[in-house]
Amino acid sequence: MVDQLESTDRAQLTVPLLPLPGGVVVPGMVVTIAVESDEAKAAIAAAADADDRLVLVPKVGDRYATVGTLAHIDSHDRLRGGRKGILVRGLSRAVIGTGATGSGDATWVRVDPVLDDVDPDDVADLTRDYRAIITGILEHRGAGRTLSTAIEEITDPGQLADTAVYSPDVDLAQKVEVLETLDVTVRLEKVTAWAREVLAELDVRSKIRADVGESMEKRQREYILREQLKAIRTELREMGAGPAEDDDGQDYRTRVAEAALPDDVRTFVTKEIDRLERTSEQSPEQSWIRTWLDRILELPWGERSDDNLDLDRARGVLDADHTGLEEVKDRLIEQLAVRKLRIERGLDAASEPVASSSPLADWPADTDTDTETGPDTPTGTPEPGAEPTDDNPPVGDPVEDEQPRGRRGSGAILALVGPPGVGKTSLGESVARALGRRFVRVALGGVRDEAEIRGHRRTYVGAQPGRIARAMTEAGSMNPVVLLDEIDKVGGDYRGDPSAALLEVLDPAQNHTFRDHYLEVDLDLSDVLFIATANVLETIPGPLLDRLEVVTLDGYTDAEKVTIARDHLLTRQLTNAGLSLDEVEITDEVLRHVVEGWTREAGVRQLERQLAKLTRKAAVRIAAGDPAPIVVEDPSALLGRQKVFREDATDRVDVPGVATGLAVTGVGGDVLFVETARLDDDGGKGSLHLTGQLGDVMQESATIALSFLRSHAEELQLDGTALGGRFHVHFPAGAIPKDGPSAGVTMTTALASLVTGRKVRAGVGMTGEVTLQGKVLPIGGVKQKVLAAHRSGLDTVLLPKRNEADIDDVPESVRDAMTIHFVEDVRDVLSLALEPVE
Ligand SMILES: Nc1ncnc2c1ncn2[C@@H]1O[C@H](COP(=O)(O)OP(=O)(O)OP(=O)(O)O)[C@@H](O)[C@H]1O
Repeated sequence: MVDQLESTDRAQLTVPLLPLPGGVVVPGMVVTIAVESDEAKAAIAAAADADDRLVLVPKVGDRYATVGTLAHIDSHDRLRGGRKGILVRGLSRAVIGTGATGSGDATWVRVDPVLDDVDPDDVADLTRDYRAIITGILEHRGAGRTLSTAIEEITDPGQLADTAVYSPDVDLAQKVEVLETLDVTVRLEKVTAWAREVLAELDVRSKIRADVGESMEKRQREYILREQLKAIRTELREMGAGPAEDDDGQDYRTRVAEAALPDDVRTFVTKEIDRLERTSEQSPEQSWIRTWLDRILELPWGERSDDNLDLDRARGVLDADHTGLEEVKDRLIEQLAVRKLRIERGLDAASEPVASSSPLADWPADTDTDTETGPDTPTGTPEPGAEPTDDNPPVGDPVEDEQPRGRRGSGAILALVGPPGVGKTSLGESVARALGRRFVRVALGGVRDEAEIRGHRRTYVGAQPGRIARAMTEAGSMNPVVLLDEIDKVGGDYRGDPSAALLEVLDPAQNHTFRDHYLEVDLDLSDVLFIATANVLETIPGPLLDRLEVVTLDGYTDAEKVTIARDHLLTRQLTNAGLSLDEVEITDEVLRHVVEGWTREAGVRQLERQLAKLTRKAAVRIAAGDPAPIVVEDPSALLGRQKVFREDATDRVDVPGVATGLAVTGVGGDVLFVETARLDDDGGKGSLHLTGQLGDVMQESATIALSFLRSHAEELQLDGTALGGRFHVHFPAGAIPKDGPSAGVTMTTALASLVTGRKVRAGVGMTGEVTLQGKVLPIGGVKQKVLAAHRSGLDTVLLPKRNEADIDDVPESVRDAMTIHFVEDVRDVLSLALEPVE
């Protein structure tokens, strides 16, 4: 192998080897090397026998580089301190070959000199990049022009790459790599990559330095300016000239002067501005006070919209927005009429300026609830957080008080109660529109904390005003329509009772001085038109319910839904889908099919969603080139398979032991199937196993049902032995908690059906509470239940006799379509509901 090399490479030389432990010499480099070790001395002495040439081989760790630099000793020097040195010039790279023998003690090696071999044009891009990067680095380093000019002047690509060994960013191992990389292109690529990293890092560093520098500078400048400002102010004060205030404070003073604040609020706010100016800028209190001032000034003080009390117009707006709901609209119009009359007769002071102080001093205030708002305080605002004290006694007798309570006591608060999607929220919006007032909605669902309503005290971290005050800000006027949504879903816990705060909000005797804990000033809410909504009455806290005038919205019949869809929902959804009204054709009959086959609800929310889907699909078709109008004949083509099958109700009762009950759930009326089974004989005791998440009252009514049947077995001609077994009673939709006594008749019927083997007639739904004697007592939610029965395809309904009057609420079309029996005794239920003995 060695022989072969010798024969092919004539230029092979044998030269002494000088190890270089700390550096790399590249071709073209001229450098002085100190000669200290014996090895070096021997190598230099031996070089005389090789035309003053030797090979410099760098050493990294224990390893010698595989490539060295063939160098020529230009002169022998004496270095400082008398040491010997040589001045060498790098000639070329040399691949180190095998050891050889030679003169003196030196190590002789065979080397293959290698010259760079590249066409500069082939690496033009690389060289340009590398130059640019290096120039960038040198600029960052603040190196003088000379260095970059020197780099510019190197035209040979290999040499250019070799300059890397001069760089402080390249370590010894990398320098050796430069030397060992014989291929110029590869060498250039390597050094470019390294340099690029260095440049990127320098860029980031300098950006950070610049940013830091800037903010430091700004802070210093600010500090100096502030100090100067202080000095100027002091000087001015000493000269007796203004202004002495902080600019900030001045700014707030201007805003306060411009805002229509009630007098007491103004006094209080001014005090706070004084405090702001006294507070040191470093203190966190500054920002608290500022935030507080901003919140106060954001409130729409003195802003009110003029009521439009034209009743015909109002009715027109309500009618335009909502189909049907005549009774509810009548009630709303009545309220507006009362309001109008009171104003016309001067009983209300709607036209007087809104101020929370003076005019109220004449009225006795009612302080029977636990609030901090004492009687009106014409002399200014009580200290923040003042509790009611004995010096602050209630005036007048709250119970006997026959005086009008508030200034604008315009009657009770309307509460719209009904299942989801029947239009409660949108009615509220309509009322606002009819009156020409702003509208805001306050969602109360899940509010557990009094502070949510009334705000946190200012000392509390992250404190903010409560929802009522925020709603006023949002409304931008002091007389908006505020919809208190889901008032049945507020609950109290250890954090206080939100309903107590709501009581105060809704009480005309108190709400002209509603005090938010955060704001600490009185807010006059007496001009606000509050409307509450709820899904169910039962969970509205009692005292709150007392203040409400309940109007129920029980849901719609299928025919009503079709009209609503036609008049409102379809138009809206077509517009949403970017279609014009004539681009989709759908008959009432098909709409009805959608209602029946794809929705199951008391309201129209699912219906609206289905219509949205339908119009979207139609829009896709039109966009894809189908000719308009799209005629909808079979909704399943657009909505997918039918989801709701109403024959359900008749199928389910096809075996003895199952009866159909009517119930009111959170989503409106619904039918429930009571299933019963006899498990085993329990020795004549007659016991019950109940499933389906039944509440206490429901469990008791199951016991009553069984006891009634057992105690009247003989009279009812029931098999007494069969009744002595263990029964399982289940209410399907097992995951939904249910309670209430109104399933009494249904359970009695199901059990009677089971023990007699007589099936319950298909199409019969029932509701009513049962006593141990078998009396049927009245229940609630008649309209919702009858509508649900109708919706589910039942044709006969059994209701308690004492609910007879409620049936008037049910639309005539539904009444006509169904047979309704009123029953006083559960025996009548059994004879009407059970099929005859086979
Ligand atoms: N009688 C109606 N006429 C026209 N549109 C109606 C009618 N009833 C309901 N809608 C529409 O149905 C949608 C749902 O109504 P809304 O959101 O007001 O229901 P809600 O009773 O407030 O329900 P929730 O209790 O869930 O808040 C709204 O788009 C509303 O405009």
